[in-house]
Amino acid sequence: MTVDHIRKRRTPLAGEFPRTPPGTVPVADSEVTTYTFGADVFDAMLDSINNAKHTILFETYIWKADEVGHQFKDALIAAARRGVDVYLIWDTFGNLVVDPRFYRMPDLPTLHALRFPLFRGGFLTLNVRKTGLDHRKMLVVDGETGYVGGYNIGSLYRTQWRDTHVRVEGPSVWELQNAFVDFWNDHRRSFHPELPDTGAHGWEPRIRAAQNEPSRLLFPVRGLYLEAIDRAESHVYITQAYFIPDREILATLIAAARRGVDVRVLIPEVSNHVLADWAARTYYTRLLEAGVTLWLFKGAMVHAKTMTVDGRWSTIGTTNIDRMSMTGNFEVNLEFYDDDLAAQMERVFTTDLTNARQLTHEEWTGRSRGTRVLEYLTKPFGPLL
Ligand SMILES: O=P(O)(O)OC[C@H](O)CO
Repeated sequence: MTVDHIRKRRTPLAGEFPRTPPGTVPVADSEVTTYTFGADVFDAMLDSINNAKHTILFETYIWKADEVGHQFKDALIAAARRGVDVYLIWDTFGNLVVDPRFYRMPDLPTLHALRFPLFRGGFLTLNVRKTGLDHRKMLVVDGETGYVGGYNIGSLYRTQWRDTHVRVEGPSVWELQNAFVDFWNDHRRSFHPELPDTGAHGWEPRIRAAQNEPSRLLFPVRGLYLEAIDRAESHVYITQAYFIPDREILATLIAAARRGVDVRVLIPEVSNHVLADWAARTYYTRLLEAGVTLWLFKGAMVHAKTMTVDGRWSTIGTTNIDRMSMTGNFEVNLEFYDDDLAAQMERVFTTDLTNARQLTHEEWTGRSRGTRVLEYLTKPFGPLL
């Protein structure tokens, strides 16, 4: 946690960047909309909250006490006051710098709030099941509309960061609802009501949620990434805020590039995590030598956690390609096996590349001695981040 705190100290660039408008495609029996601009997704989420009829499930890693944070808080409380059952979860660690008074909620029978604790019993005995942050960001309204992706809640993210969220409308919302219910029922306090666990009404393989759950020693999102890269025969487009691949993900990416797959990784040129940026650089030589291309997003932070493969398969979620997300935190990703959604994700990627510069092997090998020393010093932190 200390390392995580240190690495989040830098204020990233917050400039203009090209936008892909929200795009909706049908996937199985649901409608899937991708969002790549904060104002679009926040407005849609607030609209869903304001029109909720019976249930709201809201979960976030960061919830800032700023204008956007207050808009969400006010809308959620207003929904509870008009009789909607509202369930809230936010992470303690993600909000350590926020005034705790912001999280005081009115005492309403319809409002149920769970602050995910910093320490849980067993933490000091290094019980892995008791570790991990709630790094998830999702919203489910009336079991009919669900959102998940990289967006935390805050004004900074409304216009200044490039991120990706997805909205699902239709039967596959069950995937996100079930993820919330599992988490709530596992971590609720004795005074919280239990949420009904319905089981899946149908089994739809084209949209599936994967949840990383340290409390159950389950980290399937990592498996999703490894499996999809291993299957690739044409192209792999990855967009990540913090890109610190572990041994297997690195090896799988390198193997794909070596067999001729066009592997592109888009990351911020300058992120808000100085240590993460430097740790990521220690992998560049091996990736570039294998033929993976690295694209640096200019002028603004890109915070998305997505990958699309071969025009067939995509994932959008909360999981970074770093150790903390892949094998440390609570996370949720949706995987989509659908050509139209993959085409939409490729359109987003193509637009993003117009605001990125390629880091060439020549530029990388010509970097200064000072840079190399810093990389050497940062290398031990990579597996911790
Ligand atoms: O942990 P993430 O991926 O939600 O990113 C959080 C940002 O770094 C906030 O500073």
